[in-house]
Amino acid sequence: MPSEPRVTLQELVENGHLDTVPEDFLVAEKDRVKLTEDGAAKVELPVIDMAGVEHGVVVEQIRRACEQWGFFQVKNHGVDLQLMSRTQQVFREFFELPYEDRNKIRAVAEHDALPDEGYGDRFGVKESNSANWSDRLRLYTFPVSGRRYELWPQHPPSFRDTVEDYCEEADKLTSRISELISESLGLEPEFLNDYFAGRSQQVLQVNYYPPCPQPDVTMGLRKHSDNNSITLLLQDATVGLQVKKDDQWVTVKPVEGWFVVNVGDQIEILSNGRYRSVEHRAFVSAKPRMSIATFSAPADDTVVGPIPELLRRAEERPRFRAIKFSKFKKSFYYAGWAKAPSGKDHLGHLLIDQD
Ligand SMILES: O=C(O)CCC(=O)C(=O)O
Ligand SMILES: [Fe+2]
Repeated sequence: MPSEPRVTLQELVENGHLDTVPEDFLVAEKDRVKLTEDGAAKVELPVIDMAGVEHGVVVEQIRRACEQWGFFQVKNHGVDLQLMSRTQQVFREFFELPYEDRNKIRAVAEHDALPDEGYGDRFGVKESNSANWSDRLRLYTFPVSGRRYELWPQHPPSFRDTVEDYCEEADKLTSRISELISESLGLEPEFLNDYFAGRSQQVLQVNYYPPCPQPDVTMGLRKHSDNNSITLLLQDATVGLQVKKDDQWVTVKPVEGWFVVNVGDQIEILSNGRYRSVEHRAFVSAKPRMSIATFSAPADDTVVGPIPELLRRAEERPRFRAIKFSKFKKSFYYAGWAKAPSGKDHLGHLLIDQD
């Protein structure tokens, strides 16, 4: 029998009258956020205008952003702005529901696996390990046949239609971005979409960061790279996202109506390390924050390795061993994330000695 889950962090914050951050949530001194006096050194990531008239220029901008940042923002991306704000609204309403209602779709451990879908706070992290200052709602949204609607909130009533539309649009945009990334690597536009054989999965993850009494001793989401291929992130107006650039943490300035895009570990492997999945993290503040991620990933049985055509052209040897995505995920969660989400050790296991 699975044990009764603990209350989520939001519940603890709303009913616990916390003046300090409980021990579970403390992070080591070296991993704490150091904000400058004005709150944060905010930078603008490279901005890609998806409606840019010069296709070649857009492709070149994508190449530069992927090589130099692993992250960029997109504007004029074709996703309806009202749909984006309606989506933010239905998730806000979900997190405003009474705890009993949220808890109806609580993520529970099934068999010997860690909780992976539904509402909860320690996905992929064993109970005994230190926690992030956040709760989340996580749903498998593509393929449609994999949707577990019993884990989708019933309230607000418009939740399902809104989220289905949003996921569809996010998937289309991801597909367009995959085409641009393919081209930026000198491949046919359809290359990456074909590699994933039209069977990509999409996981929707809404991160809710409750207000924090001591933001400088904890972390909303510890540093990590994303284990999938391409992530779209829709954040609200509160700062929190930090990206590692030239060994420094830089804070991303949120811009309404834009998406943040980043390449994950699968693109790093496929491109033989030319595009890197960059570490990022989220800090918290006295204000609540919400971010909505859609992770696009290969189907579980897809074997991902450096693309032979790229190796041939660059006369390179493969830097990574090919691996089935399901196996990669397991090592991501069990070898790295579950112990203490940190950096990119999970990718290091696949490196091939170059001498
Ligand atoms: O909340 C954020 O800005 C970051 C979210 C994130 O990195 C993730 O969900 O993987
Ligand atoms: Fe992430």
